[in-house]
Amino acid sequence: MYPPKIGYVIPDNVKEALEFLEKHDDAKPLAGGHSLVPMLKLRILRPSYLVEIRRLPELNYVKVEGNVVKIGSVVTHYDIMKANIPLLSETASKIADPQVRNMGTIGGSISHLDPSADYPAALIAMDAKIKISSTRGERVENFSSFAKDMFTPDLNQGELVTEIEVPLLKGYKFSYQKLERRAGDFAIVGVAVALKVNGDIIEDARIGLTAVNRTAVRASEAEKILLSNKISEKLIEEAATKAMDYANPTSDIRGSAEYKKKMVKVMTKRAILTALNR
Ligand SMILES: Cc1cc2nc3c(=O)[nH]c(=O)nc-3n(C[C@H](O)[C@H](O)[C@H](O)COP(=O)(O)OP(=O)(O)OC[C@H]3O[C@@H](n4cnc5c(N)ncnc54)[C@H](O)[C@@H]3O)c2cc1C
Repeated sequence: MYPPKIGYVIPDNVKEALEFLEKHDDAKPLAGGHSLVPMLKLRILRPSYLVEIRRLPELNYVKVEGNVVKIGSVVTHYDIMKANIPLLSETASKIADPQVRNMGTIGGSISHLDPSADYPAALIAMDAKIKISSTRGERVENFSSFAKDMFTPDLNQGELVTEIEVPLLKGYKFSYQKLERRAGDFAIVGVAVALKVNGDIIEDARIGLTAVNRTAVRASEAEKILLSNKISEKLIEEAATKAMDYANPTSDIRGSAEYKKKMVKVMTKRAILTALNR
């Protein structure tokens, strides 16, 4: 099906984009279009205007400031993959295929908030901060509160995600493990892990899960099992088993709920071992 007729606006800068979005409550920002265009074609959404933000240079940057990395919201999955950002670059490399990675943006992905998207596992594990701008100013939210529910970001009409900030987590070991049916598919289970290790003791552990709940979750009790403990096969097995408690998947074309839950254990174990071996 073709999308309905829509007005197309190309603002010169973020200020112009925000002013247009504020004035027109039936306008939607267009980034890479890889989630929005299919929804238009299916007529799930029928905005009167699309406001193209993808080519705004103000939103296209990756910069390190002190202990954090700041990422403009229209940075593509491909550019994130190339930017050597802890955990996020590896995650971006596992999103879909080269076509999607060349067009899709991190801001578009988290504003769409598909429950099976890849970034949320890493963003929740890293306690990412999301900067949201409107004509009224800026606010910053933790990713965990920004991701209110599936397909439901904490965004009002007239607001744009403008920046994603993640800590560098110097000295940590990282891994993102994704289980997919075929290369390029959305995740059946995605597990992001960041570990700080001193000798054979785990000093900090962060585990984020995606695709197994309405939104990404931190497997905090699994993290606690690892904390201040000596690395052993038994310890990793225990933590991975605990991570299953945070999975509440639904059965679908990608597998039964029972299978997905079991795979959380397998993928968590794999993510921890991969990180430790790096
Ligand atoms: C074939 C295919 C396979 C895919 N596989 C995967 C996969 O394996 N893993 C994965 O994670 N994703 C996957 N995706 C989704 C892909 O990552 C999309 O790029 C992403 O979900 C949306 O980003 P976008 O830049 O294309 O956003 P758009 O489609 O342009 O926008 C999506 C939504 O967000 C809004 N929006 C966009 N930018 C902003 C902003 N800065 N502020 C506020 N609102 C904004 C739009 O109005 C729209 O509602 C796949 C997509 C396709 C088509």
